[in-house]
Amino acid sequence: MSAAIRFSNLTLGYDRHPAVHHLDGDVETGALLAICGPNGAGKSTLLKGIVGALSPLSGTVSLLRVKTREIAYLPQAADIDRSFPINVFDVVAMGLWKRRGLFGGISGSDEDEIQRAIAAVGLEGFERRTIATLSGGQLQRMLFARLLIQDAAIILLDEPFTAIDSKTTEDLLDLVARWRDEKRTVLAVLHDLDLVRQHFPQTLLLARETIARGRTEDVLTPENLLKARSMIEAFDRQAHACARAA
Ligand SMILES: Nc1ncnc2c1ncn2[C@@H]1O[C@H](COP(=O)(O)OP(=O)(O)OP(=O)(O)O)[C@@H](O)[C@H]1O
Repeated sequence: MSAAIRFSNLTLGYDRHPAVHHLDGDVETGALLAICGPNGAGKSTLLKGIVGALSPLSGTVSLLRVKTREIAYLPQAADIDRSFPINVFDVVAMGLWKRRGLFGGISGSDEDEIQRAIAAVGLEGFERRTIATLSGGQLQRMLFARLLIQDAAIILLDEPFTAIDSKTTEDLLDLVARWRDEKRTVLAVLHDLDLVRQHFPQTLLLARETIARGRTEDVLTPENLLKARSMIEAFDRQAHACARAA
C-alpha cells in the first residue's frame, strides 16, 4: 500500500505555541484511521494542518498523489453557523464547487447526484428545509451528504458522531464503511473508544505528541490511555504555572 499523507517532524500550533509536536509517519491510502486522545490533545489541530487551514510551525505535512482540493473536511458541529439562511439542497450542492468551480453552475445530472446523496443519508423530503430547523442528527446527515458529493480521496471527520443517536450513528458508519470499500482514506477524531474498537482498524493516539499508532487493539491499551491522560494533565499544570508566573 502507498502512503496518502506523510508527516515529517510536523509541529502545529497557534501564535507560535505548539499544540501538536514532532509528528512523523505515513497514513496509507485506503486507511480507516481513528485519531484519539484527551481533550486538548491536538486532534482537531492535526486535521486543520492536513486540510491546510493551519500552516506548520515547523516540519511538513505532505499529500502524496492527492491535491488539497481532493480532501473533504467535516469540522466539529460547534463550528457550523446554523443561523445562516440556506436550505438542505443548497448546502449539499456546495459539495460540488471544488469539482465545478465557484461559478460552474449545476447541471441536470448534478441535481440528480445531489438528490441521490440526500436520499442516501435518509433526508428525502427535507431538501427545502432551512438548516436552522434541522435536529442535530439531521444536520449531521446533511453534512455527510455533502461529503458524498465531494467525491474526495481523503475524508477528515472531526467528532462526527458526538451528540448523535445510535440509529443515525449506525447509518453514518455505513457510509464510512462504503468509503473504505471504495479505497478512500478516512481519518476521524473520535472519543467513543468502543466505537473505534468496533469500526476503525487503525488508531493514532495523541497527547500533543504521538503516544502510539498502529492496530487499534495494540494502541488503545490501558497503559497507553493512562500515559496520554497524564501527559495532558502534566501539560495543563505547566501551563497554569506559566500563567501564574506571568
Ligand atoms: N484557535 C486557537 N487559538 C489558540 N489556541 C488554540 C486554538 N484552537 C485550539 N487551541 C489550543 O490547542 C490545543 C489543542 O486543541 P485541539 O482543539 O486541537 O484539541 P482536541 O484534541 O481536538 O480537543 P477536544 O477533544 O477537546 O476537541 C488546546 O490547548 C487548545 O486550547
